[in-house]
Amino acid sequence: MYIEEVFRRRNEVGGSIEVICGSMFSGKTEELIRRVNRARIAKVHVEIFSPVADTRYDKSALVSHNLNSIPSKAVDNASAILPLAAHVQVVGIDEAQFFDDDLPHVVSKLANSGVRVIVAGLDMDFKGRPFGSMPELMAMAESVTKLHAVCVKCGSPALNSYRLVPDESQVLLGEKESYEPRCRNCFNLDGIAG
Ligand SMILES: Nc1ncnc2c1ncn2[C@@H]1O[C@H](COP(=O)(O)OP(=O)(O)O)[C@@H](O)[C@H]1O
Ligand SMILES: Cc1cn([C@H]2C[C@H](O)[C@@H](COP(=O)(O)O)O2)c(=O)[nH]c1=O
Ligand SMILES: [Zn+2]
Repeated sequence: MYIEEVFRRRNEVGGSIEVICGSMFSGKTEELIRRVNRARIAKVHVEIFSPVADTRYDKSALVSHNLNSIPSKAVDNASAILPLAAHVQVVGIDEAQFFDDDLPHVVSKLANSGVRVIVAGLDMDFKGRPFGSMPELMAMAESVTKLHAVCVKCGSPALNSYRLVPDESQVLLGEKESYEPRCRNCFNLDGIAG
């Protein structure tokens, strides 16, 4: 059966878009893994995708900062998700901020054809600017969950990812050596505020 036909038939069931956003270390990947695991327990066919550009741990698994993991597929671009999701009921997407501009179209096509799509990603970059397609995805979603890390400076809820290294490019992969989660006050104290 052609993919278009699969999507047309699946449309009889309601799909949806859930977005999980927040700073680095806020628990986005853990929450995505938790939701996907529940779907698996319910014997639902699930696939998880991440951008091949995010080579932090493993190309065949999502791995959270506390080393929870779940199998996933790394794809070159957003449109590569569609053929791989033809017979899937739940699609998980991690690091959504790194995908190309086609991601909102791909996500809405999946949801309109009956798929439950769970998207996790950074809502803001290291300067506090909206990141990639995340604002559009949040606008389209049935549900948006914003998570917070713990500010490393004061212990308050952290919404920002503070960059510790002198690099101005928007995309710079890294972890604790390069970023720390900070609350609004502690983020602004170091002169980031506009
Ligand atoms: N400052 C912090 N605040 C909250 N969690 C932290 C912090 N530093 C490390 N962690 C760890 O990060 C985990 C969340 O990891 P993960 O789900 O990969 O986050 P995200 O995908 O949002 O970057 C937490 O459960 C905790 O073990
Ligand atoms: C803030 C910020 C982050 N990144 C990179 C750093 C990490 O490799 C990922 C985020 O991973 P997480 O699962 O949310 O912890 O994004 C970046 O490239 N640019 C930024 O501004
Ligand atoms: Zn703080």
